[in-house]
Amino acid sequence: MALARGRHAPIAAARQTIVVPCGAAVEEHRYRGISGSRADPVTGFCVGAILFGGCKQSIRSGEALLLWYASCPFHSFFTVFCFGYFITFAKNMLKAPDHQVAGHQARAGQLGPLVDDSGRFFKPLQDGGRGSKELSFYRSFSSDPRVPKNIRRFFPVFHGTEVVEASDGSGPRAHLVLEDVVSDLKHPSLIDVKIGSRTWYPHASEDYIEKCSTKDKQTTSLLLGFRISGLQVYEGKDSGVWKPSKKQVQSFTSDDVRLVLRKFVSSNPSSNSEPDSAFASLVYGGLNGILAQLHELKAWFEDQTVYNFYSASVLMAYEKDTAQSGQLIAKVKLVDFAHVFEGNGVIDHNFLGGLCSLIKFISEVLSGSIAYFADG
Ligand SMILES: Nc1ncnc2c1ncn2[C@@H]1O[C@H](COP(=O)(O)OP(=O)(O)OP(=O)(O)O)[C@@H](O)[C@H]1O
Ligand SMILES: O=P(O)(O)O[C@@H]1[C@H](O)[C@H](O)[C@@H](OP(=O)(O)O)[C@H](OP(=O)(O)O)[C@H]1O
Repeated sequence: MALARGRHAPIAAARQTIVVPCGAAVEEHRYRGISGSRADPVTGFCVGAILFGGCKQSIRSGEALLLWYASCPFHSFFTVFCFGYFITFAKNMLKAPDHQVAGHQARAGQLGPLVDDSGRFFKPLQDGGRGSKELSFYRSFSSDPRVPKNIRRFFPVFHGTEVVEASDGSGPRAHLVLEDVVSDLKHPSLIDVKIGSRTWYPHASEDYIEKCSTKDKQTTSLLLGFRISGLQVYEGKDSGVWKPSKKQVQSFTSDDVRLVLRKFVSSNPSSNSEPDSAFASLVYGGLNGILAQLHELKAWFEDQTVYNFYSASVLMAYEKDTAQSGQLIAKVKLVDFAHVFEGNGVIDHNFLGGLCSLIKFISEVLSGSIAYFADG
């Protein structure tokens, strides 16, 4: 099965089809070279050889050569070509994301997502069938006419798959190529909220259900219908980012969740004093704010019976630096679709319930902040 022929086929120059293991499935994916560059290796070799030759010459002939080089229009063209080539090369280098708040991470030799500089997020196809399920979801969702246009913007754009070097050093591995939803934000404040009071899916193994339901009980999932999986809040140039550890996040109680949703929109998140909710109305409120977007999603979930989303997350992000202009960018995206199932005509009550609960909590932060500012 040719997996890289999605609707949004990438613009790769060098294409090669190889067969690599991706979890349980063995399928064909487009290959990106070890360096992570999309550039053609033959062109790379030629450019390298010419540059090498040029260097040797210049050592011998010094300034005279430089003069000769600069005076020829072909050489100017060639210099611009090389410059463009290396810019493209740099843009295609893959690295661990600067702004990831939950999930598996490409750190310390582990398997995790990578990003490039052109706004793409490479998520490795995970083992145990998770990767192939997530890929099936993206492929089906991308071309499903039952999904309304306005709802598509809540999902990362899917650009197909590519085989790149895995971050854990295990060699070439198929990755989903997704839109990097925070690449347009310079200093993103970001929160990942796993939706649903139950994170296990129908027909899962007993061990899996046990593992998930223990976590659901130990966190706020069962009680509130959602749990915070991770977050970071940009505080400012000097103080940087406030990012509670995974251990702290896992121990959040309902009261902590209330507090953290306020800290998320405050200018003093790391302080022990009351969060000031300074950005609450800009981020949560307004026509394009997070609450309005969550309501739009909710309206779809009240209706749609196409998919059931287990263990998926709502990612909420905003850019504090844009607050002064009054044009604050705040966005809501859904991510993590390793456990999405066909809805078969049934409303996704588990997801819908969690979403309603999250909306209620955020509405309270917003009305609290309005009351706070009105009082004084
Ligand atoms: N398309 C994207 N663009 C930018 N960042 C993303 C994107 N998708 C995910 N992330 C970041 O990666 C984190 C983890 O994402 P995701 O839940 O998909 O990974 P995972 O490894 O499957 O997680 P888990 O361990 O919970 O199964 C998110 O919290 C977010 O910070
Ligand atoms: O749903 P899957 O595919 O089984 O993936 C697991 C799921 O996302 C859990 O929520 C997560 O635990 P946390 O929410 O506690 O991060 C766990 O991380 P783990 O491997 O670190 O336990 C993941 O493996």
